Amino acid sequence: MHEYVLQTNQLSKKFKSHTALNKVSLSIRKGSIYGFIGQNGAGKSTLIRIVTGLAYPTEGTIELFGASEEKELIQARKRIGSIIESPALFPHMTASENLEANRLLRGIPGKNCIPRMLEQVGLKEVGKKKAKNFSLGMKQRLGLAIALLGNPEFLILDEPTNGLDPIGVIEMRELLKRLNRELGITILISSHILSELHLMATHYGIIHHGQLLEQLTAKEMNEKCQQYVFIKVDNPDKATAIIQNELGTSDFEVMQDGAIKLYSHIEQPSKVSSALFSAGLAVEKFMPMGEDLESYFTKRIGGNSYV
Ligand SMILES: Nc1ncnc2c1ncn2[C@@H]1O[C@H](COP(=O)(O)OP(=O)(O)OP(=O)(O)O)[C@@H](O)[C@H]1O
Repeated sequence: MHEYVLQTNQLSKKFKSHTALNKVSLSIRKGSIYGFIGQNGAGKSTLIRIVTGLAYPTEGTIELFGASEEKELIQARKRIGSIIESPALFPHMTASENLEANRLLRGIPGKNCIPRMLEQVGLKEVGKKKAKNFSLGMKQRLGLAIALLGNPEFLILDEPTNGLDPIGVIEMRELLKRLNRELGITILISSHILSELHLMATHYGIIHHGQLLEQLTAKEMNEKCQQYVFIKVDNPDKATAIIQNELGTSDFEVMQDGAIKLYSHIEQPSKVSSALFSAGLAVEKFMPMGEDLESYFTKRIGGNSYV
């Protein structure tokens, strides 16, 4: 049994002079939910298209369920279900008809799987409603049901929450978590918004300008989201002098508006506040905070904005 569902080895893709993927080596462990995060144009779709056989790499190899030869890869890809870009639906057909049409097109045996697929994605009740009248969230869930035809062991979803409202994002998250938990399906899900992957991903891969910057577990990600004390005072220069001289630390950052993020003394905030009060500073704000995932991502890719 292979520990990894997918491993890419030094995978590169060039479009003329443009390098969309640059020596990407990522590993997706069996049973994980791998959040593949990167800005628009970072190379997520390119990697997904190579894995699903829609594009060829310029260099490097992939290993899918242990298979790496082209012939074996064709077989291995049958164990994948995917949504790439928006799901292709027949608008004038109902959810069941859409599923049946896709089942026939893909030559998957057994019509009786359709009600189970609809139930799995919470569309059992929509009955005769045509797909064109579905909300975006329902369309995405129907796309997911189509991807689940043939009982895949590995689901690959390219930005499945794109355009969904916050409720739709939560519904999709819960659904994917359930598929992972109950059916043991390994999931690769890409997004340009890290918070959409948070509370779902067990592992993360951060891609930027075609390069995989980092792979980390959810636990490591949480640890990296640094804790700090947020301080706003009337005289930031005086405050930083006190922090350095009296608290003996330079582990802080001064923001443009003069607010201070103190990364030490997290466990002793009262020591900090009394030093500031004793120096006669007017403290406007003083609170322990944790860096959120989004700002970690922004910092990691070395920018100010992640969109
Ligand atoms: N067929 C192509 N021809 C030329 N350039 C391409 C092609 N496909 C992708 N690219 C370029 O490769 C880079 C990576 O694109 P890709 O679609 O993989 O990014 P992405 O991370 O999926 O972003 P998005 O979320 O916008 O789809 C981009 O600069 C894109 O313009």
